[in-house]
Amino acid sequence: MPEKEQEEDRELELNVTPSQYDAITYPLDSNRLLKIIAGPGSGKTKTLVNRIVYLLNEGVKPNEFLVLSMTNRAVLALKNQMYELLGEEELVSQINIHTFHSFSSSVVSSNNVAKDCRIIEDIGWRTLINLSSTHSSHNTFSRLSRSQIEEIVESVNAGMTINDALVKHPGKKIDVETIKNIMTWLSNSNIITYQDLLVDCIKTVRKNPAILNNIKTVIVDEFQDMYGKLLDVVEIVSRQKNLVIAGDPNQSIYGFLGSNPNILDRIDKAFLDKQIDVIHLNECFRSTPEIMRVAEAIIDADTARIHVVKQQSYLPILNIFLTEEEEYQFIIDEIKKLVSTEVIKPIDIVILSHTNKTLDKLQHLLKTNDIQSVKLSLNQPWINSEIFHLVDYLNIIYEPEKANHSLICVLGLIEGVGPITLKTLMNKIGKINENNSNPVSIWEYLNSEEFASLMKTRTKVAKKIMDFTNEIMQIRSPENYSKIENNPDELIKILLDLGKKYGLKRLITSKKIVTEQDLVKYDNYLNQFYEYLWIIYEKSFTAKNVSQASLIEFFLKNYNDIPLAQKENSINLSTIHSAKGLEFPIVFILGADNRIYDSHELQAHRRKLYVAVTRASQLLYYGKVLNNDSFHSNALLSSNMNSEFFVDKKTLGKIFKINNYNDSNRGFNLDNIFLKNYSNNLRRQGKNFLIPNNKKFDRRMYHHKVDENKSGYHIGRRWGFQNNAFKFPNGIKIGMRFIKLHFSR
Ligand SMILES: Nc1ncnc2c1ncn2[C@@H]1O[C@H](COP(=O)(O)OP(=O)(O)OP(=O)(O)O)[C@@H](O)[C@H]1O
Repeated sequence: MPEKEQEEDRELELNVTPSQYDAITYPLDSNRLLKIIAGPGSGKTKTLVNRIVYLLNEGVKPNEFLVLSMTNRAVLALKNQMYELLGEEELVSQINIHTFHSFSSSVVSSNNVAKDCRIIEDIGWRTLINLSSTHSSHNTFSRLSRSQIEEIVESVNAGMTINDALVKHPGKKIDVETIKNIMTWLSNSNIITYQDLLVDCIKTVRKNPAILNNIKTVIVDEFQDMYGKLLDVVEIVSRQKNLVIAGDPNQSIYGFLGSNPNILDRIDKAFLDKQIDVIHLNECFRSTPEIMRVAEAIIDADTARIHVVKQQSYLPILNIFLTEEEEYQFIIDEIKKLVSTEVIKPIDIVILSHTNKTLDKLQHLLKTNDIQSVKLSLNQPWINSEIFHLVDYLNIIYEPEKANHSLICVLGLIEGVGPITLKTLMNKIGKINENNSNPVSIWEYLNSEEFASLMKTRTKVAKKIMDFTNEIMQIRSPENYSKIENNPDELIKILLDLGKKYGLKRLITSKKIVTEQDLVKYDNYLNQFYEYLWIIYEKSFTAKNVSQASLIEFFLKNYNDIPLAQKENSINLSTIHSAKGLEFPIVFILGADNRIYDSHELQAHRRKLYVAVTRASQLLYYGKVLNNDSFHSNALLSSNMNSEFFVDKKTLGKIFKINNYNDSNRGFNLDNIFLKNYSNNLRRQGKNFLIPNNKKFDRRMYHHKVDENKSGYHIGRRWGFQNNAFKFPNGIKIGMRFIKLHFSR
């Protein structure tokens, strides 16, 4: 067969387009860089996955790949698609597919045993900021925000003097001493910031490039979101290695972190030593032509036209509402209508919003209407809540001597232990450690004679702290530890018990106002935490490649790495940022965004809307909410519409079916033809991590089943997917029940 025909044959076999084929088979030379510039839904992820599979077939070994992506979700999507193609879990697990975060952690920790690279979490910052206010000699100083302190710390770590770093925040009365204390505190606690982790990773590879000797090719997904340091990481790890990057400048939405759609120019400058080739993927396999017309109107007409593969369907709907409540009610009614068709499943639907706050409001309302929902976020949502203190307890149980930061965070929850006690503690330990090459940990100090005598006068507080340390010691006794270390049920019982006795309960329930909505939120967080313990348990004990790590150890290493799974019977809620890279048959975009954007912000705003719109494969609802002042709002609305879309009003009417606030019929008319096409077009697997129900997978499907009558939990399949009903074991009441029942007894 002539060569050309053979190639065509392989394209057909792989079911890819000619440009996808070129990208998949791009030469592996170490001096070459391929930029895949891919429109939304053009199969960028599919192409990268197929390239890996192709190269594996060509003899490249699994550990010779380094695949980097921005988010856990993207990493999981790549792994899932690879698993679909290869059907070999063990093989997939040998390929280095990482977020920048997890890659940097592994580089730094495997090359610097002294450094335990735990990244400071939201809740840790909050503790630190509370403490920092008591360090300050100024009584009236206005607090710096988390991101401001983070920025100062990072600037100082990067070599700036504290004074220079503070100049940027003239309104804030924060002194050099306080920043020094925070920095000492961070370093004594072995806690670093994300930026510092990246810097450490760059330094480690620069010093010892041999650690990446086995890597032949580096693949980077979603390059448009790379900002400053991330590009530096890519540059250093891909020296003298084949590099393939894929992304879409129009989908650059992390401007606030420093990413920028002109990243392509920066990439060209960063890799002058490589031969650079570009492949454009311009076919869209995801959205209908009508949805793509809206997308193109948002992003500007002169971007490369995308060829849409799908058949014509419905015009997206632009609904104008008077109030947010009215929009919520419409969405609830419409969801009920969609789901009642039985062809459309709740999991097919996503509601996208600009802010988390609107989603929380809506989620509460959905619940009162008996509609189940899952809020998709980049990380497990409990990580940024008070529930994260359960991880602090776990850290202390696991290795109290290394858990300085966690200890301070949870000691501060105990009644009577205020910032002054903690500050005294930190200062005392700081003094002891001043010239000590073998520093004393907080745990050691808490168990020392000196601490006992220090606390003599403060008997009540001392007793509470000592009760806590004694309890931890008991939990750590070999007999007790062996009962919990590999048992999610026992573990959660212990953690909740600690929370109840030592302040977490008080923290959650004694807020000035605890609304029903708050309780639902904590209910969800706790459920997710527990569910996650089980998922990790499944992975740590079933995945063959995992060493003998205990559940506790494995959980502490991995709690950041698996995003929340979607569920068959729940509709999805997400901020636009978190929905990046996902696709859904039906998308609602919430309209409550009456901000006026300046011209620079407007471009970023448009890119964000472009990402939102292009998540939809079949139906798109675009909302706009007027506020009470209707004269003003009408003006605002039209200025908003004009700035969001370049088109004039007449063209707007051509790309949308526009419903005014007083129109009664605002939804889609779901006739039989539509429903038939809908079913034919459905692609629920792949990106959204649903494992298709086919024979290849049955073999691998794994269900953990405990006696249903007793406890009734099932755990779903690997790679973070979970679909089955989920209940807590007997004896544990969780969530609202957790707060009202477990905590109140
Ligand atoms: N050659 C092809 N033939 C048929 N379907 C394809 C082809 N390539 C990709 N697809 C499908 O198109 C959809 C989008 O693909 P993919 O998720 O890889 O796109 P993407 O470029 O990563 O999207 P985004 O940038 O918006 O995240 C998927 O459902 C995928 O299976």
